[in-house]
Amino acid sequence: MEEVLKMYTKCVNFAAVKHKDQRRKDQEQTPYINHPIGVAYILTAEAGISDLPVLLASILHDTVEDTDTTFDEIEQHFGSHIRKLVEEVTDDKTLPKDVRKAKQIENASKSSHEAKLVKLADKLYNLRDLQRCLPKGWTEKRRKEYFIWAKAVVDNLRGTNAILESSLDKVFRKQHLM
Ligand SMILES: Nc1nc2c(ncn2[C@@H]2O[C@H](COP(=O)(O)OP(=O)(O)O)[C@@H](OP(=O)(O)OP(=O)(O)O)[C@H]2O)c(=O)[nH]1
Repeated sequence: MEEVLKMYTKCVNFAAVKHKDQRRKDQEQTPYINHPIGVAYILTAEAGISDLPVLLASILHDTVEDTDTTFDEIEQHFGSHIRKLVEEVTDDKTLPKDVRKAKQIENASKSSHEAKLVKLADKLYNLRDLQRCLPKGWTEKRRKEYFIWAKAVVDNLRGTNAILESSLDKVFRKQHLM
């Protein structure tokens, strides 16, 4: 137990340092680290997940995509399994946005069970955030398109976790997408 807590705390600290200068796109400019911590909290508090690799991957899921963190660095600190999970949940930001978004839909069903859990919780957090407020610079049209796209990703992740999927469905029903 002590080792698990040590590793989880090391991971939260690592992500907090990496995301330290980043803010969310909401009006309050919430610190970015609230997002990965919130994704991990959805997994533990709502979905009852206590699997350490899943929780570490959820905390680290945006470090490579959005900061200077490398996959080698992730492996050095957290091992090859966590590296693989973070690879699975990382978009290639060098690709054009439409290709990147299409790849998420396409790759969802091919992901490991652990990566699927992170992807579902990540979408749930972002969609709830989108219901709460419109990110800076976004139009209503962009918000609507994001909901439609996210549903396409989630539809390819189904059969992974009933609690997360039912919470996501609640969001989609509110948006009249179901
Ligand atoms: N709802 C919401 N999202 C915010 C906010 N601040 C930052 N984001 C991030 O914006 C991304 C969605 O915006 P997009 O325009 O679709 O994507 P992009 O940033 O990758 O180009 C999500 O990241 P992502 O890693 O691209 O996730 P995903 O969309 O690929 O699942 C989300 O985490 C906020 O205040 N509200």
